Amino acid sequence: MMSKLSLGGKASSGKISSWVQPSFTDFFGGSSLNSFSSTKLLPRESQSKVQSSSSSDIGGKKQRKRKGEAQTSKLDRDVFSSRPGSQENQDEPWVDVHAPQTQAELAVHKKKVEEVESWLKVHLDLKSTNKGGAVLLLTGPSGCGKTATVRILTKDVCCHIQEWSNPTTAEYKTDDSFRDNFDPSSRFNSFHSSSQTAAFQEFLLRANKYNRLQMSGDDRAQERKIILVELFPDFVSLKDFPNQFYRQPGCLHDILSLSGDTSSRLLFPKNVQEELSIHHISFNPVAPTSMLKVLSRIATIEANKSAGRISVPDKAGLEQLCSGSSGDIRSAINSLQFSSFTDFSLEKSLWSCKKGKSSKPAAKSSTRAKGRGRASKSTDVLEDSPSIGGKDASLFLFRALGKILYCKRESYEAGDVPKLPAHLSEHQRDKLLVDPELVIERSHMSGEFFNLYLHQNYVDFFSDMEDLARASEYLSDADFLTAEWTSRSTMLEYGSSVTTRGLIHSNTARAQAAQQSSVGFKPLHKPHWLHISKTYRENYLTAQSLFISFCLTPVSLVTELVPYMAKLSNPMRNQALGDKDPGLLDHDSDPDETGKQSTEAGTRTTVPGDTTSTLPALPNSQEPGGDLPASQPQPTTAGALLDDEDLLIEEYDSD
Ligand SMILES: Nc1ncnc2c1ncn2[C@@H]1O[C@H](COP(=O)(O)OP(=O)(O)OP(=O)(O)O)[C@@H](O)[C@H]1O
Repeated sequence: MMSKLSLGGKASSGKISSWVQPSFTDFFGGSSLNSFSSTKLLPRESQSKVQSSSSSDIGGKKQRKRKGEAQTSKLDRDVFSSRPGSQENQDEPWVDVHAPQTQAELAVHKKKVEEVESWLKVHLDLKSTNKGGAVLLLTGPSGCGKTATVRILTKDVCCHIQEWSNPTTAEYKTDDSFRDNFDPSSRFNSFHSSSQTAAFQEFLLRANKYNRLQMSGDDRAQERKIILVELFPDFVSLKDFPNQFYRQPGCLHDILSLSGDTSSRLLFPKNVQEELSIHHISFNPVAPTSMLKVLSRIATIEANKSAGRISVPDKAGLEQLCSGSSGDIRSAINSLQFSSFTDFSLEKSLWSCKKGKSSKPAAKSSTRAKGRGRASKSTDVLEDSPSIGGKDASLFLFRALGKILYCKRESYEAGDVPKLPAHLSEHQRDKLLVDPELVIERSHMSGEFFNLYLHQNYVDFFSDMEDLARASEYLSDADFLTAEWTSRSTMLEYGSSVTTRGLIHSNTARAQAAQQSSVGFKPLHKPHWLHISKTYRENYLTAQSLFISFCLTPVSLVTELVPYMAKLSNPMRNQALGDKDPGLLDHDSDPDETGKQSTEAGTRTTVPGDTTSTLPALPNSQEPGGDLPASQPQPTTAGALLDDEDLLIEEYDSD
């Protein structure tokens, strides 16, 4: 996310600084009325229309942002608001109840807090001649405490916060601006974006121009305010920021400049940052140790408070929550709360029952039984992470590959061993601890693309030639399954099952748990095919643009015409290339399809060696514009790519 803090020049402020609706307002049926912690000013349109949007988000922050019905009786609540943590708010989201109150409580690195603090000190200095317009850009993943830090720090200096919350697109459907802005000829529904832009602009202008209404008890002595603009929490929640600005960042820059404010990489390119003197502080995900501390504290408090009504997770459970939350403290606290309620615990156990169908429970017991090794720990996390609120259980690519290539097994318990007929005894294997299909699913890449990685790396994991030959047969079978475009979409999953299970089964050296010696560290490599395919595509496109009038098929173009031209005009040079066989490029493929790595990947074999120069360089006499930059292997680019290609992996097998 990026948060933009803008310092308004003048403002009112006051003790009544607790208007922000807590998380889960809708989820908990509005029982969270008394934990407002700061003022949030929405643009007028969104104030009246956000209601419809608020029920869709269960995640903490969004609820807090979309005020919904809470907006209507904000004042009443504010007057009666009490400090979060009181007896009544049992159903309050813990993320609000246990919001940090002091700097020391923040689970954010001290240095970052200090950095923000010193920026604020300079720019909130009432005596300073710099009267407003200063912008602090806070970036970092969602839930790493950016907003919490700002709130704590500004609380100390009694500063008034006005927060932008992006109205949802649906709100504009009834907006008057529909008629004004709708352009039937536009593909981009300009009426949405224009309204968003207008709303944001209006918010900034209002926030800059007008003071907050004075409430009884307000302290007029405070003259500073902060405009907090939550930009994109992450790419999943782009809706938090007017989409229009992604299409036309210049539009945002104009508005920010106009409104006296100033303005990250996409929305705030370096030059804009420099021009508008934006100070940028980048936050890291919350460190596991800090996270664990916070979770333990909350778990202890809540366990005491509930007097046995809820069961908070033990230390191992908390650790798991930490690792499952990827440094997002909001998500971790929410997960803690959900998992502490018995209903959810029940559900969790049901989940594990469901999972029991796969081989995973075996994996769990085995990894746990094996002790506290790093790899076994991470395997644990992997197996358990889909628990409540857990973040994406996706596997890092190298880990997913490791799971297939190291193919861990466990011995059957006596009496449980499946008996194969005598003639099939060579296929007898111990129980597999991985579920190949699940691994592919969690790798979040297409099966074919995953196959491609396996194809590039499997050889190192085999010690027997016959095994290797069998494995390569399985790879070919998988290719064959997906060769027909008419059935490809149906056969893709079967193809990747054949590859993964084929590789695992072929590796007889790893057939029995007892024989599974450590393979040791093996670096994994990116498929060379990617590089070849890229070069081929580039070469083809260039050749096509040069010889478009020949009306040749792509294959003829790059394997016949271009080499022929090269031979014709520069025999000397061509001799040097003589032993490079253009046939190394995949003749049978349609170059248009080679671009679609995910669909074609599995049908390729790794091309050995450097074939980047398989397309002979065209002599200068053949080039209308001089060199053929795109068609030639670029040493620097190739170098960069190759540098990148060595994926160093941590040792997966820690035995
Ligand atoms: N010790 C703590 N440190 C930081 N935040 C905490 C702590 N304990 C609880 N919290 C809560 O965790 C949440 C952190 O979310 P916050 O809004 O600060 O993150 P953010 O980085 O601004 O995220 P986003 O990018 O989604 O806006 C807050 O609701 C905060 O109250």
